[in-house]
Amino acid sequence: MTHPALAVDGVSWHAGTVPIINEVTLTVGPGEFVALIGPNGAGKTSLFNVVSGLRRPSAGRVLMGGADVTRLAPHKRARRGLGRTFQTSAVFGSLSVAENVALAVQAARGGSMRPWRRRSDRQIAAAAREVLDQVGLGELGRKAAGSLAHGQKRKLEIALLLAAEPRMLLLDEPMAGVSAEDVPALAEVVRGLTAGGRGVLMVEHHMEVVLDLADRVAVLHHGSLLGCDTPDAVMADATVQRAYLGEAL
Ligand SMILES: Nc1ncnc2c1ncn2[C@@H]1O[C@H](COP(=O)(O)OP(=O)(O)OP(=O)(O)O)[C@@H](O)[C@H]1O
Repeated sequence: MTHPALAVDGVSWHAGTVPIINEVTLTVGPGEFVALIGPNGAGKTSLFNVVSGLRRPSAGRVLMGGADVTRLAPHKRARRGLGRTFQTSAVFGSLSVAENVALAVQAARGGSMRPWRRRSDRQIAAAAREVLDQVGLGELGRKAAGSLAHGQKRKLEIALLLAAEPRMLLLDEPMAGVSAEDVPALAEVVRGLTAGGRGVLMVEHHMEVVLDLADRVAVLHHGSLLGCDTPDAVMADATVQRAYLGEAL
């Protein structure tokens, strides 16, 4: 039996006594692209925090590949293949694009205390090149990361994530702040992230991108999941339209 890349099983989270996430159940299959949408304050970031381990749920479980990770710290979930982007950038501006990715590769794999798991500089550079090609930055390896345009910087952030070879990715508004003309190219990179069976869960306000990329769309409203279905079915759902799409489109 193939387990979902990610399963959120009856998860609730309270901030103090205030309920923020209410019994959310959601799966992302291997190679599946699920978008998580909902109005501001619906609880999307809070749910990401529970999934990535920054918050401990008050009820429910989080599973990766069938294994219960609910009690694991964020870095242990990362080691098991969970990657997450944040809205703030983690790029070293004064280093080159390739150096940034090489550092990420080294941190993920080369930094092991066990010598037989260490990688040579050449292997690290090759892995970094491969990742840069995947995100379409293959030609820009020597450029200072700080001089990249916003859309390119977003690609670099994705490259930094891919350096750790994640099995499951949480993307937090990958299109935020990207100019309209750069959106299609970045969307293509994001679309490619499910290659090799990787699961993707993406929060994104850009509805065109959501409807274009997602296999399924999960709708969160006041901390509860209104539904999770194909983009067409979600767009046609009257409750969803009243709760969210009517306001947003
Ligand atoms: N640590 C906290 N303590 C108290 N309230 C919190 C805490 N974290 C989040 N909240 C509240 O929980 C609700 C959901 O917030 P969250 O940031 O998860 O929503 P969101 O869907 O990501 O919103 P946005 O689209 O604006 O980023 C908000 O009302 C927020 O004020």
